[in-house]
Amino acid sequence: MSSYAVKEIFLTLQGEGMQVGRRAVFLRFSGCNLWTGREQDRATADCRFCDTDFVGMDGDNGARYPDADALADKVVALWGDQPDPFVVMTGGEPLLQVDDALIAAFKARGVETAVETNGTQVPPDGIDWICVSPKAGTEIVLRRGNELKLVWPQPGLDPRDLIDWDFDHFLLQPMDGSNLNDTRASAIGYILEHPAWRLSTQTHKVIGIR
Ligand SMILES: C[S@@+](CC[C@H](N)C(=O)[O-])C[C@H]1O[C@@H](n2cnc3c(N)ncnc32)[C@H](O)[C@@H]1O
Ligand SMILES: Nc1nc2[nH]cc(C(=O)O)c2c(=O)[nH]1
Ligand code: SF4
Ligand SMILES: [Mg+2]
Repeated sequence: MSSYAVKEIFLTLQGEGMQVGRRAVFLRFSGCNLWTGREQDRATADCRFCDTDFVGMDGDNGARYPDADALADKVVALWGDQPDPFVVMTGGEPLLQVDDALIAAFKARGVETAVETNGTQVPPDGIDWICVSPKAGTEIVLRRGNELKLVWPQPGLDPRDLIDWDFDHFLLQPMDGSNLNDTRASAIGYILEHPAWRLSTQTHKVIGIR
């Protein structure tokens, strides 16, 4: 039985992608295989534009959860007295830790599951919604799912090479940072010329929620 290192768990609205606006418990796992999370390592990391603190277990409800039942119980408690619980597993890279036992624990409690992943790891079976966000220069083993959400632009990752992968939805998400105005304009320009793609805005940052 494995334990889980969790940075934070919180109730919010899904801010991105095709499920934007939906009430969700966000389960953010600690750690990532493409960056240590330390600023001094960012410039040499495999993924250099990350907008997230996933180091340690010190956020809201962050802890080392001893087993799948304990973690699933916490998610259900944060969902509260409402029907149809929905969890978004993210990180860090959630698929370094999400396993069959955790998916089974969610299923046993009637929790619908979604994952945000960088696509370098093979997921366990049974996740209800898979969002893959590929990173340039990495080996993407997960080329199927519900939505492919490409942070834009990424030199070395051409959308034309991704559009034949097995996804229902293809999204460009403007890279946040010092050039958000430029990356947004560039994404809009690309989509106007390539209508198979649609825009994913990080709405939580606009409306001031987590
Ligand atoms: C923090 S990541 C965690 C999940 C997983 N490691 C991944 O990269 O998909 C969550 C989402 O935020 C996106 N993201 C990270 N940094 C971003 C940035 N600076 N601008 C826009 N999206 C970003 C990722 O590509 C991913 O879709
Ligand atoms: N509201 C909200 N929506 C999100 N969608 C994906 C997120 C992530 O960090 O994975 C995220 C996040 O951090 N907050
Ligand atoms: S893969 Fe995801 S969590 Fe890891 S550094 Fe990149 S955006 Fe951040
Ligand atoms: Mg985020």
